[in-house]
Amino acid sequence: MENPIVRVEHLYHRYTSSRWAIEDINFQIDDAGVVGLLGSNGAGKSTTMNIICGVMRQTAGEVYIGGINTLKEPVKARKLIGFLPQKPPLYPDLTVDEYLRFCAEIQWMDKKKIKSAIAAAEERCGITHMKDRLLRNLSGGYQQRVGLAQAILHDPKFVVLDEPTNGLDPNQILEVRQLIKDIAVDRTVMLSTHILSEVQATCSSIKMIEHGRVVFSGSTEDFDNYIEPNTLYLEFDQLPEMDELMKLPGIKRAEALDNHGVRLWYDGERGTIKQVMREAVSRGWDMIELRKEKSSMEAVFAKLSGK
Ligand SMILES: Nc1ncnc2c1ncn2[C@@H]1O[C@H](COP(=O)(O)OP(=O)(O)OP(=O)(O)O)[C@@H](O)[C@H]1O
Repeated sequence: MENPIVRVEHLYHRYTSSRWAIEDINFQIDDAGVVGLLGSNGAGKSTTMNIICGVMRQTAGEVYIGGINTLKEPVKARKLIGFLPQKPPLYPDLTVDEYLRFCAEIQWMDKKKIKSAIAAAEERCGITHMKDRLLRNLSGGYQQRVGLAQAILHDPKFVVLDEPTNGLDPNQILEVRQLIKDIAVDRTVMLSTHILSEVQATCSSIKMIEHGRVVFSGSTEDFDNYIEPNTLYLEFDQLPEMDELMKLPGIKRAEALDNHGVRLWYDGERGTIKQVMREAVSRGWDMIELRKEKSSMEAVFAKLSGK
């Protein structure tokens, strides 16, 4: 069987204090696409990413990139990884071209391939027309594009982006998100964020870390469905009396949303939903819709992070 793109085994890290910053992190990624590393501030996202990318050495545990152990064969492993750290080291007095050439050289790229690799990365990131500009004269959005270009310069199979839209304005955020999705068509991108809308807009799967431990690993859809919803949405041609709805067994609260729609808080039992339908028929209510509402991502995040 082919090696997974990333395998993290029993990863621990402790800075100077006795507290673990991350504790027994385990996961594996096999597919292309965008994986979101989600967690509150201080949860351990940057620590995990820095170790995976070989920027920091773990206290214990192993990381394998394409089957290569990052401690035993760091140079070989690094060639498979592209990394955009939270604060990318951009040199303001270099042009885009000069900077990317510098990055190619420190990534041990084959000298003969550098020129075409820079042109390809610039094209992919939409910065070809900026190639002779000094980095200091670029907007935040374009600087981030340059950061992404250096991360994909050597055509790595795995790209790690630490809070890639941090500090950008709303338009730049949309552009950078689209670029990340484009990049992830033929490789795996892992991005860290504590912004839920970012995950929803960009990621196909999620790993959530809280207090240094993985508390969720699954698809974005599984994350959405993690909490069994406790509200129903009902629509009527003509609303029944709220009192009547409130008195139904298993219903805890009722709220009219407009002239036709009602939200009911229920006890989570399937029997309660069936009973609501039976009552609607027997009492002659003109119900035209009944559905379970999804829990919000915020609710799932709050539950998983214990907040
Ligand atoms: N250089 C450091 N020295 C000591 N403790 C650190 C250091 N860097 C991080 N920590 C601690 O390690 C824990 C995990 O931090 P980390 O930066 O990995 O979290 P994060 O999820 O990336 O947070 P953020 O979203 O704020 O960047 C936190 O308790 C943090 O205070």
